[in-house]
Amino acid sequence: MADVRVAPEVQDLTRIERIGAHSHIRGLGLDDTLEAREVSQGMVGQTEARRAAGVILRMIKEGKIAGRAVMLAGQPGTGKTAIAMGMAKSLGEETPFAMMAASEIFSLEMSKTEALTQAFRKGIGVRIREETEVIEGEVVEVEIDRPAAGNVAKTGKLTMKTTEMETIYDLGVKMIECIIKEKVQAGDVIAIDKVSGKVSRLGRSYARSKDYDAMGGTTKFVQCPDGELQRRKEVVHMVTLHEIDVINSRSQGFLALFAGDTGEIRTEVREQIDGRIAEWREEGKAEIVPGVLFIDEVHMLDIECFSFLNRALEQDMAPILVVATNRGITQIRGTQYSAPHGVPIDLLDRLLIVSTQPYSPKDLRTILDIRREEEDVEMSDDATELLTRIAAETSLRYAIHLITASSLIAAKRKAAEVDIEDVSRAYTLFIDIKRSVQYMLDYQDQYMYNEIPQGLQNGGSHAEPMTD
Ligand SMILES: Nc1ncnc2c1ncn2[C@@H]1O[C@H](COP(=O)(O)OP(=O)(O)OP(=O)(O)O)[C@@H](O)[C@H]1O
Repeated sequence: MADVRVAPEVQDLTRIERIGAHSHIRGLGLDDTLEAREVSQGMVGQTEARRAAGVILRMIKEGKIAGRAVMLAGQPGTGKTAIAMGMAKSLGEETPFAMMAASEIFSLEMSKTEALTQAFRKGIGVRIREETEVIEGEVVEVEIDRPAAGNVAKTGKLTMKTTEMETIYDLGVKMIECIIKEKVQAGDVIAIDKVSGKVSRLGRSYARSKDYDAMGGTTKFVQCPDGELQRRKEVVHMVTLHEIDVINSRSQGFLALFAGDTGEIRTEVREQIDGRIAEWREEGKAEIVPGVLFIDEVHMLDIECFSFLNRALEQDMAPILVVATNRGITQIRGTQYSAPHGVPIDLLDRLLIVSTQPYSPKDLRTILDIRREEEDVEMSDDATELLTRIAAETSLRYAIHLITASSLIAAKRKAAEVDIEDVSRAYTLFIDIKRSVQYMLDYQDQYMYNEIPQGLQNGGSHAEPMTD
Protein backbone atom coordinates (compact mmCIF):
# COMPACT_ATOMS: atom_id res chain seq x y z
CA MET A 1 0.00 0.00 0.00
CA ALA A 2 2.89 2.35 0.73
CA ASP A 3 3.48 3.23 -2.93
CA VAL A 4 -0.21 4.01 -3.43
CA ARG A 5 -0.04 6.68 -0.77
CA VAL A 6 2.95 8.46 -2.28
CA ALA A 7 1.25 9.77 -5.42
CA PRO A 8 -1.26 12.18 -3.82
CA GLU A 9 1.39 13.63 -1.51
CA VAL A 10 3.65 14.40 -4.42
CA GLN A 11 0.79 16.04 -6.29
CA ASP A 12 -0.08 18.16 -3.30
CA LEU A 13 3.43 19.52 -3.17
CA THR A 14 3.38 20.61 -6.79
CA ARG A 15 0.06 22.29 -6.14
CA ILE A 16 1.44 24.26 -3.18
CA GLU A 17 4.35 25.40 -5.32
CA ARG A 18 2.04 26.50 -8.11
CA ILE A 19 -0.22 28.42 -5.75
CA GLY A 20 2.82 30.14 -4.23
CA ALA A 21 4.14 31.35 -7.56
CA HIS A 22 0.88 33.12 -8.36
CA SER A 23 -0.30 34.11 -4.91
CA HIS A 24 -0.13 37.79 -5.84
CA ILE A 25 -2.79 37.38 -8.57
CA ARG A 26 -6.24 38.35 -7.32
CA GLY A 27 -8.13 38.77 -10.59
CA LEU A 28 -7.65 39.90 -14.19
CA GLY A 29 -7.49 43.60 -13.28
CA LEU A 30 -10.14 44.74 -15.78
CA ASP A 31 -12.55 47.66 -15.56
CA ASP A 32 -16.29 47.45 -16.28
CA THR A 33 -15.76 47.86 -20.02
CA LEU A 34 -13.30 44.94 -19.92
CA GLU A 35 -10.32 47.23 -20.59
CA ALA A 36 -7.22 46.02 -18.77
CA ARG A 37 -5.91 48.47 -16.15
CA GLU A 38 -2.11 48.76 -16.45
CA VAL A 39 -1.54 47.43 -12.93
CA SER A 40 -4.46 46.00 -11.00
CA GLN A 41 -5.28 42.97 -8.83
CA GLY A 42 -1.63 41.90 -9.00
CA MET A 43 -1.71 41.81 -12.82
CA VAL A 44 0.69 43.85 -14.89
CA GLY A 45 0.74 44.67 -18.64
CA GLN A 46 -0.15 41.85 -21.09
CA THR A 47 -3.23 43.96 -21.74
CA GLU A 48 -4.44 42.37 -24.98
CA ALA A 49 -4.39 38.86 -23.57
CA ARG A 50 -6.08 39.96 -20.34
CA ARG A 51 -8.75 41.73 -22.32
CA ALA A 52 -9.37 38.60 -24.38
CA ALA A 53 -9.56 36.57 -21.17
CA GLY A 54 -12.10 39.09 -19.89
CA VAL A 55 -14.29 38.63 -22.97
CA ILE A 56 -14.15 34.87 -22.43
CA LEU A 57 -15.15 35.37 -18.79
CA ARG A 58 -18.13 37.41 -19.83
CA MET A 59 -19.16 34.66 -22.26
CA ILE A 60 -18.80 32.11 -19.45
CA LYS A 61 -20.93 34.20 -17.11
CA GLU A 62 -23.61 34.54 -19.77
CA GLY A 63 -23.48 30.77 -20.30
CA LYS A 64 -22.60 31.16 -24.00
CA ILE A 65 -19.40 29.24 -24.23
CA ALA A 66 -19.90 25.75 -22.77
CA GLY A 67 -17.97 23.20 -24.75
CA ARG A 68 -15.67 25.69 -26.36
CA ALA A 69 -11.98 25.94 -25.81
CA VAL A 70 -9.35 28.63 -25.49
CA MET A 71 -5.61 28.41 -25.90
CA LEU A 72 -3.13 30.75 -24.22
CA ALA A 73 0.00 30.54 -26.33
CA GLY A 74 3.25 32.36 -25.71
CA GLN A 75 6.84 32.16 -24.62
CA PRO A 76 7.75 30.78 -21.20
CA GLY A 77 7.17 33.19 -18.34
CA THR A 78 4.79 35.49 -20.22
CA GLY A 79 1.98 35.02 -17.71
CA LYS A 80 -0.20 32.29 -19.25
CA THR A 81 -0.72 30.51 -15.96
CA ALA A 82 -1.06 33.87 -14.22
CA ILE A 83 -3.91 34.82 -16.58
CA ALA A 84 -5.63 31.48 -15.97
CA MET A 85 -5.34 32.10 -12.22
CA GLY A 86 -6.76 35.59 -12.75
CA MET A 87 -9.73 34.06 -14.58
CA ALA A 88 -10.29 31.60 -11.74
CA LYS A 89 -10.26 34.36 -9.15
CA SER A 90 -12.67 36.56 -11.15
CA LEU A 91 -15.15 33.72 -11.61
CA GLY A 92 -15.74 33.65 -7.88
CA GLU A 93 -16.35 30.78 -5.47
CA GLU A 94 -19.51 29.55 -7.20
CA THR A 95 -18.09 28.57 -10.58
CA PRO A 96 -15.86 25.49 -10.51
CA PHE A 97 -12.28 25.93 -11.72
CA ALA A 98 -10.22 22.76 -12.12
CA MET A 99 -6.53 23.06 -12.86
CA MET A 100 -4.04 20.44 -13.96
CA ALA A 101 -0.71 20.11 -15.71
CA ALA A 102 -1.00 17.80 -18.73
CA SER A 103 1.89 15.68 -17.46
CA GLU A 104 -0.16 14.71 -14.39
CA ILE A 105 -2.23 12.30 -16.46
CA PHE A 106 0.82 10.08 -16.95
CA SER A 107 1.53 9.75 -13.25
CA LEU A 108 -1.87 8.93 -11.86
CA GLU A 109 -2.88 5.39 -11.05
CA MET A 110 -5.55 5.32 -13.70
CA SER A 111 -5.92 5.37 -17.46
CA LYS A 112 -5.29 8.64 -19.27
CA THR A 113 -8.88 8.95 -20.41
CA GLU A 114 -10.17 8.30 -16.87
CA ALA A 115 -7.87 11.05 -15.56
CA LEU A 116 -9.19 13.43 -18.22
CA THR A 117 -12.81 12.43 -17.55
CA GLN A 118 -12.32 13.20 -13.86
CA ALA A 119 -10.72 16.54 -14.73
CA PHE A 120 -13.65 17.41 -17.01
CA ARG A 121 -16.17 16.52 -14.32
CA LYS A 122 -14.28 18.60 -11.75
CA GLY A 123 -14.93 21.54 -14.07
CA ILE A 124 -18.72 21.08 -14.16
CA GLY A 125 -20.84 22.31 -11.28
CA VAL A 126 -24.34 21.19 -10.34
CA ARG A 127 -26.47 23.66 -8.47
CA ILE A 128 -29.02 21.60 -6.57
CA ARG A 129 -32.09 23.22 -5.09
CA GLU A 130 -33.78 21.55 -2.22
CA GLU A 131 -36.89 22.51 -0.33
CA THR A 132 -36.82 21.71 3.33
CA GLU A 133 -39.19 22.31 6.20
CA VAL A 134 -37.73 24.53 8.87
CA ILE A 135 -38.90 25.99 12.13
CA GLU A 136 -37.58 29.51 12.24
CA GLY A 137 -38.14 31.99 15.05
CA GLU A 138 -36.90 33.76 18.14
CA VAL A 139 -36.19 31.66 21.23
CA VAL A 140 -38.35 32.79 24.15
CA GLU A 141 -37.21 30.19 26.63
CA VAL A 142 -35.10 27.04 26.80
CA GLU A 143 -35.87 24.65 29.64
CA ILE A 144 -33.73 21.55 30.02
CA ASP A 145 -34.27 19.22 32.98
CA ARG A 146 -31.18 17.42 34.10
CA PRO A 147 -32.37 14.48 36.23
CA ALA A 148 -30.05 13.65 39.11
CA ALA A 149 -29.95 9.91 38.29
CA GLY A 150 -27.24 9.61 35.62
CA ASN A 151 -28.93 7.29 33.13
CA VAL A 152 -32.36 8.89 32.91
CA ALA A 153 -32.67 10.76 29.63
CA LYS A 154 -32.82 14.53 29.76
CA THR A 155 -36.08 16.19 28.85
CA GLY A 156 -36.72 19.71 27.77
CA LYS A 157 -38.98 22.33 26.28
CA LEU A 158 -38.26 25.06 23.81
CA THR A 159 -40.53 28.07 23.42
CA MET A 160 -40.22 29.89 20.11
CA LYS A 161 -42.08 32.80 18.60
CA THR A 162 -42.48 34.91 15.50
CA THR A 163 -44.03 38.35 15.52
CA GLU A 164 -47.40 36.60 15.11
CA MET A 165 -47.34 33.38 17.11
CA GLU A 166 -45.69 31.49 19.93
CA THR A 167 -45.37 27.70 20.36
CA ILE A 168 -43.81 25.34 22.90
CA TYR A 169 -41.96 22.31 21.52
CA ASP A 170 -40.99 19.18 23.46
CA LEU A 171 -37.35 18.36 22.95
CA GLY A 172 -35.93 14.88 22.33
CA VAL A 173 -32.47 13.81 23.45
CA LYS A 174 -30.85 14.55 20.09
CA MET A 175 -32.34 18.05 19.91
CA ILE A 176 -31.21 18.78 23.45
CA GLU A 177 -27.64 17.88 22.47
CA CYS A 178 -27.80 20.18 19.42
CA ILE A 179 -29.18 23.04 21.48
CA ILE A 180 -26.51 22.69 24.16
CA LYS A 181 -23.79 22.40 21.50
CA GLU A 182 -24.97 25.52 19.68
CA LYS A 183 -25.31 27.35 23.05
CA VAL A 184 -28.83 28.44 22.15
CA GLN A 185 -30.38 30.86 24.65
CA ALA A 186 -33.40 33.11 24.95
CA GLY A 187 -33.21 35.98 22.49
CA ASP A 188 -31.43 33.98 19.74
CA VAL A 189 -33.07 33.68 16.34
CA ILE A 190 -32.61 30.09 15.17
CA ALA A 191 -33.63 27.75 12.38
CA ILE A 192 -34.22 24.04 12.93
CA ASP A 193 -34.17 21.76 9.88
CA LYS A 194 -37.07 19.37 10.44
CA VAL A 195 -35.54 16.50 8.46
CA SER A 196 -32.00 16.51 9.76
CA GLY A 197 -32.68 18.21 13.10
CA LYS A 198 -29.79 20.57 12.45
CA VAL A 199 -29.96 23.76 14.50
CA SER A 200 -28.42 26.93 13.10
CA ARG A 201 -28.16 30.24 14.92
CA LEU A 202 -29.07 33.10 12.59
CA GLY A 203 -28.26 35.87 15.12
CA ARG A 204 -29.63 37.74 18.13
CA SER A 205 -33.01 39.37 18.04
CA TYR A 206 -32.90 43.20 17.83
CA ALA A 207 -35.60 43.32 20.48
CA ARG A 208 -33.21 41.78 23.01
CA SER A 209 -30.13 43.74 22.03
CA LYS A 210 -30.35 46.09 25.00
CA ASP A 211 -30.16 43.21 27.50
CA TYR A 212 -26.72 42.29 26.32
CA ASP A 213 -24.47 45.34 26.43
CA ALA A 214 -21.41 43.24 27.04
CA MET A 215 -21.64 41.20 23.85
CA GLY A 216 -18.68 41.16 21.46
CA GLY A 217 -18.59 43.13 18.22
CA THR A 218 -19.10 39.97 16.19
CA THR A 219 -22.67 39.45 17.37
CA LYS A 220 -25.09 39.68 14.47
CA PHE A 221 -28.50 41.21 15.16
CA VAL A 222 -31.52 40.14 13.12
CA GLN A 223 -35.26 40.87 13.14
CA CYS A 224 -37.62 38.49 14.84
CA PRO A 225 -39.16 36.54 11.89
CA ASP A 226 -42.82 37.16 11.00
CA GLY A 227 -45.51 34.73 9.82
CA GLU A 228 -45.70 31.04 10.65
CA LEU A 229 -43.03 29.32 12.73
CA GLN A 230 -42.94 26.37 10.33
CA ARG A 231 -42.05 27.25 6.79
CA ARG A 232 -40.62 25.80 3.61
CA LYS A 233 -37.22 27.10 2.71
CA GLU A 234 -35.09 26.64 -0.36
CA VAL A 235 -31.47 25.64 0.14
CA VAL A 236 -28.98 25.63 -2.68
CA HIS A 237 -25.93 23.33 -2.76
CA MET A 238 -23.14 23.63 -5.27
CA VAL A 239 -21.13 20.50 -6.01
CA THR A 240 -19.08 19.31 -8.95
CA LEU A 241 -20.02 16.27 -11.01
CA HIS A 242 -16.78 14.69 -9.89
CA GLU A 243 -17.74 15.06 -6.24
CA ILE A 244 -21.09 13.41 -6.92
CA ASP A 245 -19.27 10.59 -8.77
CA VAL A 246 -16.90 9.95 -5.89
CA ILE A 247 -19.57 10.07 -3.22
CA ASN A 248 -21.69 7.60 -5.15
CA SER A 249 -18.94 5.25 -6.13
CA ARG A 250 -19.36 2.56 -3.51
CA SER A 251 -15.78 1.35 -3.56
CA GLN A 252 -14.47 4.83 -2.82
CA GLY A 253 -16.87 6.70 -0.57
CA PHE A 254 -16.65 10.38 0.16
CA LEU A 255 -13.46 10.11 2.23
CA ALA A 256 -11.60 9.62 -1.04
CA LEU A 257 -12.38 13.25 -1.84
CA PHE A 258 -10.10 14.36 0.97
CA ALA A 259 -7.32 11.94 0.13
CA GLY A 260 -7.51 12.82 -3.57
CA ASP A 261 -7.05 9.09 -4.09
CA THR A 262 -10.21 8.40 -6.04
CA GLY A 263 -9.06 5.62 -8.39
CA GLU A 264 -11.15 4.74 -11.45
CA ILE A 265 -14.87 5.35 -11.31
CA ARG A 266 -17.06 2.87 -13.16
CA THR A 267 -18.90 4.02 -16.28
CA GLU A 268 -22.20 2.67 -14.92
CA VAL A 269 -21.92 4.91 -11.85
CA ARG A 270 -21.44 7.95 -14.07
CA GLU A 271 -24.30 6.95 -16.36
CA GLN A 272 -26.64 6.61 -13.40
CA ILE A 273 -25.59 9.97 -12.04
CA ASP A 274 -26.01 11.68 -15.42
CA GLY A 275 -29.47 10.11 -15.73
CA ARG A 276 -30.50 11.29 -12.28
CA ILE A 277 -29.20 14.79 -12.90
CA ALA A 278 -31.08 14.95 -16.21
CA GLU A 279 -34.27 14.12 -14.26
CA TRP A 280 -33.54 16.79 -11.65
CA ARG A 281 -32.93 19.31 -14.42
CA GLU A 282 -36.28 18.52 -15.96
CA GLU A 283 -37.99 18.87 -12.60
CA GLY A 284 -36.24 22.20 -12.06
CA LYS A 285 -34.34 20.90 -9.04
CA ALA A 286 -30.86 21.17 -10.50
CA GLU A 287 -28.94 23.34 -12.91
CA ILE A 288 -25.67 22.66 -14.64
CA VAL A 289 -23.02 25.34 -14.16
CA PRO A 290 -20.21 24.91 -16.68
CA GLY A 291 -16.96 25.91 -15.03
CA VAL A 292 -13.43 25.99 -16.35
CA LEU A 293 -10.90 23.23 -16.85
CA PHE A 294 -7.39 24.62 -17.23
CA ILE A 295 -4.75 22.30 -18.69
CA ASP A 296 -1.24 23.73 -18.50
CA GLU A 297 1.56 22.41 -20.80
CA VAL A 298 -1.06 20.99 -23.17
CA HIS A 299 1.65 19.86 -25.60
CA MET A 300 2.42 17.08 -23.08
CA LEU A 301 -0.87 15.33 -23.93
CA ASP A 302 -0.71 12.62 -26.58
CA ILE A 303 -2.83 11.82 -29.61
CA GLU A 304 -5.27 9.62 -27.62
CA CYS A 305 -5.87 12.47 -25.18
CA PHE A 306 -6.36 14.98 -27.99
CA SER A 307 -8.99 12.83 -29.65
CA PHE A 308 -10.67 12.40 -26.24
CA LEU A 309 -10.76 16.20 -25.88
CA ASN A 310 -12.26 16.60 -29.32
CA ARG A 311 -15.05 14.23 -28.40
CA ALA A 312 -15.56 15.48 -24.85
CA LEU A 313 -16.06 19.04 -26.07
CA GLU A 314 -19.00 17.86 -28.15
CA GLN A 315 -20.92 16.51 -25.17
CA ASP A 316 -23.78 18.58 -23.82
CA MET A 317 -22.23 18.76 -20.38
CA ALA A 318 -18.73 20.17 -20.87
CA PRO A 319 -16.72 22.81 -19.06
CA ILE A 320 -14.91 25.62 -20.83
CA LEU A 321 -11.52 24.23 -21.66
CA VAL A 322 -8.56 26.61 -21.31
CA VAL A 323 -5.18 25.23 -22.34
CA ALA A 324 -1.73 26.79 -22.27
CA THR A 325 1.45 26.03 -24.14
CA ASN A 326 4.85 27.58 -24.72
CA ARG A 327 5.79 25.31 -27.62
CA GLY A 328 6.22 26.27 -31.28
CA ILE A 329 5.85 23.79 -34.14
CA THR A 330 6.64 20.47 -32.56
CA GLN A 331 5.85 16.78 -32.62
CA ILE A 332 2.40 15.63 -31.53
CA ARG A 333 3.10 13.09 -28.80
CA GLY A 334 2.28 9.55 -29.86
CA THR A 335 2.71 10.34 -33.57
CA GLN A 336 5.51 11.15 -35.98
CA TYR A 337 3.79 14.30 -37.14
CA SER A 338 4.47 17.87 -36.18
CA ALA A 339 1.87 20.56 -35.64
CA PRO A 340 1.74 24.09 -34.25
CA HIS A 341 2.09 23.88 -30.44
CA GLY A 342 2.21 20.07 -30.71
CA VAL A 343 -1.60 20.05 -30.97
CA PRO A 344 -3.43 18.32 -33.88
CA ILE A 345 -4.95 20.72 -36.39
CA ASP A 346 -8.54 19.49 -35.88
CA LEU A 347 -8.39 20.39 -32.19
CA LEU A 348 -6.52 23.64 -32.87
CA ASP A 349 -9.31 24.59 -35.22
CA ARG A 350 -11.78 24.57 -32.31
CA LEU A 351 -9.69 26.82 -30.13
CA LEU A 352 -9.87 30.56 -29.66
CA ILE A 353 -6.17 31.37 -29.51
CA VAL A 354 -4.95 34.18 -27.25
CA SER A 355 -1.27 34.99 -27.49
CA THR A 356 0.89 36.45 -24.74
CA GLN A 357 3.74 38.81 -25.59
CA PRO A 358 7.20 39.29 -24.04
CA TYR A 359 7.27 41.98 -21.33
CA SER A 360 8.80 45.44 -21.56
CA PRO A 361 11.47 46.29 -18.92
CA LYS A 362 8.92 48.57 -17.22
CA ASP A 363 6.41 45.72 -16.85
CA LEU A 364 9.15 43.38 -15.65
CA ARG A 365 10.09 45.84 -12.96
CA THR A 366 6.50 46.24 -11.80
CA ILE A 367 5.99 42.46 -11.65
CA LEU A 368 9.22 42.09 -9.66
CA ASP A 369 8.10 44.85 -7.30
CA ILE A 370 4.76 43.12 -6.72
CA ARG A 371 6.47 39.78 -6.08
CA ARG A 372 8.98 41.47 -3.73
CA GLU A 373 6.12 42.92 -1.71
CA GLU A 374 4.34 39.57 -1.74
CA GLU A 375 7.44 37.98 -0.22
CA ASP A 376 7.94 40.88 2.25
CA VAL A 377 11.38 41.73 0.90
CA GLU A 378 12.79 45.27 1.11
CA MET A 379 15.13 46.05 -1.77
CA SER A 380 17.17 49.11 -2.75
CA ASP A 381 16.47 50.85 -6.04
CA ASP A 382 19.80 49.77 -7.56
CA ALA A 383 19.17 46.18 -6.61
CA THR A 384 15.69 46.20 -8.19
CA GLU A 385 17.17 47.79 -11.30
CA LEU A 386 19.77 45.03 -11.55
CA LEU A 387 17.11 42.38 -10.99
CA THR A 388 15.03 43.89 -13.81
CA ARG A 389 18.04 43.72 -16.16
CA ILE A 390 18.57 40.11 -15.16
CA ALA A 391 14.90 39.35 -15.87
CA ALA A 392 15.19 40.90 -19.35
CA GLU A 393 18.37 39.03 -20.19
CA THR A 394 17.54 35.67 -18.64
CA SER A 395 13.95 35.04 -17.64
CA LEU A 396 11.27 36.53 -15.40
CA ARG A 397 11.00 33.28 -13.42
CA TYR A 398 14.72 33.18 -12.75
CA ALA A 399 14.64 36.79 -11.53
CA ILE A 400 11.65 36.00 -9.28
CA HIS A 401 13.63 33.12 -7.75
CA LEU A 402 16.54 35.46 -7.07
CA ILE A 403 14.30 37.65 -4.85
CA THR A 404 14.18 34.95 -2.16
CA ALA A 405 17.80 33.94 -2.63
CA SER A 406 19.15 37.49 -2.35
CA SER A 407 16.96 38.29 0.64
CA LEU A 408 18.45 35.28 2.44
CA ILE A 409 21.92 36.54 1.59
CA ALA A 410 21.01 40.01 2.91
CA ALA A 411 19.58 38.45 6.07
CA LYS A 412 22.85 36.63 6.65
CA ARG A 413 24.71 39.93 6.86
CA LYS A 414 21.87 41.19 9.07
CA ALA A 415 20.76 43.87 6.61
CA ALA A 416 17.09 44.88 6.53
CA GLU A 417 17.25 45.71 2.82
CA VAL A 418 18.55 43.72 -0.14
CA ASP A 419 21.41 45.55 -1.81
CA ILE A 420 22.88 45.35 -5.28
CA GLU A 421 25.71 43.12 -3.94
CA ASP A 422 23.22 40.60 -2.57
CA VAL A 423 21.55 40.29 -5.97
CA SER A 424 24.94 39.88 -7.72
CA ARG A 425 25.94 37.25 -5.20
CA ALA A 426 22.71 35.31 -5.77
CA TYR A 427 23.26 35.68 -9.53
CA THR A 428 26.69 34.03 -9.24
CA LEU A 429 25.50 31.30 -6.86
CA PHE A 430 22.55 30.18 -8.98
CA ILE A 431 23.02 30.06 -12.70
CA ASP A 432 20.28 30.66 -15.25
CA ILE A 433 19.58 28.47 -18.28
CA LYS A 434 21.77 30.34 -20.74
CA ARG A 435 24.81 30.07 -18.49
CA SER A 436 23.98 26.47 -17.67
CA VAL A 437 23.81 25.57 -21.37
CA GLN A 438 27.07 27.41 -22.05
CA TYR A 439 28.71 25.56 -19.16
CA MET A 440 27.60 22.24 -20.59
CA LEU A 441 28.86 23.18 -24.03
CA ASP A 442 32.22 24.16 -22.56
CA TYR A 443 32.59 21.05 -20.42
CA GLN A 444 30.58 18.55 -22.42
CA ASP A 445 33.29 15.91 -22.40
CA GLN A 446 32.98 15.53 -18.67
CA TYR A 447 29.26 14.66 -18.82
CA MET A 448 27.78 11.23 -19.34
CA TYR A 449 25.64 10.46 -22.40
CA ASN A 450 26.66 13.64 -24.08
CA GLU A 451 24.51 14.04 -27.18
CA ILE A 452 24.88 17.66 -28.18
CA PRO A 453 24.31 17.97 -31.95
CA GLN A 454 27.33 18.73 -34.12
CA GLY A 455 26.25 22.29 -34.96
CA LEU A 456 26.27 23.32 -31.33
CA GLN A 457 29.63 21.84 -30.44
CA ASN A 458 31.62 25.00 -31.04
CA GLY A 459 29.69 27.11 -28.63
CA GLY A 460 26.74 27.56 -31.01
CA SER A 461 24.61 29.95 -29.08
CA HIS A 462 21.19 28.44 -29.39
CA ALA A 463 20.28 25.25 -27.74
CA GLU A 464 16.61 24.51 -27.12
CA PRO A 465 16.18 25.86 -23.61
CA MET A 466 15.62 23.02 -21.20
CA THR A 467 12.67 24.57 -19.46
CA ASP A 468 9.52 22.91 -18.16
N1 LIG B 1 1.16 40.00 -16.23
C1 LIG B 1 1.61 39.54 -15.06
N2 LIG B 1 1.31 40.19 -13.93
C2 LIG B 1 1.76 39.72 -12.74
N3 LIG B 1 2.52 38.63 -12.58
C3 LIG B 1 2.86 37.96 -13.67
C4 LIG B 1 2.43 38.36 -14.96
N4 LIG B 1 2.94 37.53 -15.87
C5 LIG B 1 3.65 36.63 -15.18
N5 LIG B 1 3.62 36.86 -13.87
C6 LIG B 1 4.30 36.06 -12.83
O1 LIG B 1 5.53 35.61 -13.37
C7 LIG B 1 5.77 34.23 -13.09
C8 LIG B 1 5.85 33.42 -14.39
O2 LIG B 1 4.62 33.51 -15.10
P1 LIG B 1 3.70 32.27 -15.55
O3 LIG B 1 4.04 31.06 -14.75
O4 LIG B 1 2.31 32.70 -15.57
O5 LIG B 1 4.23 32.07 -17.01
P2 LIG B 1 3.78 31.03 -18.13
O6 LIG B 1 3.52 31.83 -19.35
O7 LIG B 1 2.70 30.16 -17.63
O8 LIG B 1 5.12 30.22 -18.31
P3 LIG B 1 5.38 28.73 -18.86
O9 LIG B 1 5.14 28.75 -20.33
O10 LIG B 1 6.83 28.51 -18.57
O11 LIG B 1 4.46 27.81 -18.11
C9 LIG B 1 4.64 33.81 -12.18
O12 LIG B 1 5.04 33.98 -10.84
C10 LIG B 1 3.53 34.78 -12.54
O13 LIG B 1 2.61 34.92 -11.48
